[in-house]
Amino acid sequence: MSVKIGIIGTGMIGEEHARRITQQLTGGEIVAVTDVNLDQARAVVDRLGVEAQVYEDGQALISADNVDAVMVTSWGPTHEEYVLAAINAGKPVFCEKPLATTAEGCRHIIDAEIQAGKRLVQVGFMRRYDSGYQMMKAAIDGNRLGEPLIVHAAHRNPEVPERYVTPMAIHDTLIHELDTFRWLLDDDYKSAQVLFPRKTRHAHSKVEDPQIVLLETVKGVRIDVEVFVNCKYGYDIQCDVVGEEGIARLPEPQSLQLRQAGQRSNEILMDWKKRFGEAFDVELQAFIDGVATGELKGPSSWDGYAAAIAGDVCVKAQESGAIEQIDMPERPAFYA
Ligand SMILES: NC(=O)C1=CN([C@@H]2O[C@H](COP(=O)(O)OP(=O)(O)OC[C@H]3O[C@@H](n4cnc5c(N)ncnc54)[C@H](O)[C@@H]3O)[C@@H](O)[C@H]2O)C=CC1
Ligand SMILES: O=C1[C@@H](O)[C@H](O)[C@@H](O)[C@H](O)[C@H]1O
Repeated sequence: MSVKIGIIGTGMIGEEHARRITQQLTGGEIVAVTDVNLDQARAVVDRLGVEAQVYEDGQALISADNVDAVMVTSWGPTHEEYVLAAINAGKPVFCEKPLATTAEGCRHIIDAEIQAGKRLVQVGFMRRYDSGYQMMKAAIDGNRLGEPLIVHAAHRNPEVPERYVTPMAIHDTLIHELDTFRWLLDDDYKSAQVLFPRKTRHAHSKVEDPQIVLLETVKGVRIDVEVFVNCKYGYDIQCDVVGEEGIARLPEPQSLQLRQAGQRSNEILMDWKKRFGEAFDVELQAFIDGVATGELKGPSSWDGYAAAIAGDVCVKAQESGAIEQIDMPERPAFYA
């Protein structure tokens, strides 16, 4: 029997995820959708050719009898309300990043999930399912580098819209690295600082771009991340972990090398959809399988909360220019 899924938010990633579940993955079907723009929700149902009911709003979709599990792919500030409603209805929920836009919002979700007594939330940190990052993790865990000492990373987007403002470099973009490095290094953060180099002329007035985020972990690993969201040339994710006895470099996405007209070249991808396409497949299949077996295993609410705590401090560091301390509360046994 397939897992009957309702999607809240049928924008760019909501439609992508719905298409995946319908055309590529197994064990799940889209039976319900909603969006503040109901015409868009209807158009997505038509484009996918699914028999899904269009609900008036997210709350109606969550409480519908035909919905076994919920996917929240609406705008970040709406996530907390819908995830809480799904938990209260006892339904498993996949929530795109961020889990909530503040650490306080994530804490409400943690409290509700613990109260429910069962893991019901998977957060959309898809990099954990990327084969390149998984190879890096296996090398680190297998002690092939010795102890990790330094991480150099870059998160580059070709461009961002006018609504993208300076703190979004943290909450919307760096949030992926904030989760990835905790997982990769099995560590937590101790401090953060944000530096602003010379601003690119391609950034609009409300976003400082690029930014350099410097993090220190509890074990003493130093991390530098360049966040550059109007880099123009491509969607480019870089990561080197420097250990005592070696370095692990995130593999480049596979691409054909062309020798032509006196040039040797490789394509650089332009968006996250292609760069992490396979990771999204594995991530959502894991959610469907987790719902079917009653055991969700992916990134938890605690991971969403931990990334949000570090994110809030990074935003403070953007404003102060100082090195700001990150205090991570003790992880409850529930999330061990
Ligand atoms: N994991 C990843 O790499 C990515 C994650 N995302 C995340 O996915 C979420 C959605 O992003 P996009 O699809 O790019 O945005 P989008 O703007 O294309 O789509 C969001 C949709 O949510 C709808 N919506 C807004 N408020 C709503 C509400 N209260 N109830 C129902 N629908 C509502 C909007 O009308 C819109 O159709 C964001 O949280 C974003 O951070 C987005 C892109 C990549
Ligand atoms: O999640 C994503 C977007 O929302 C965000 O805006 C981009 O900066 C990220 O690269 C992408 O993965």
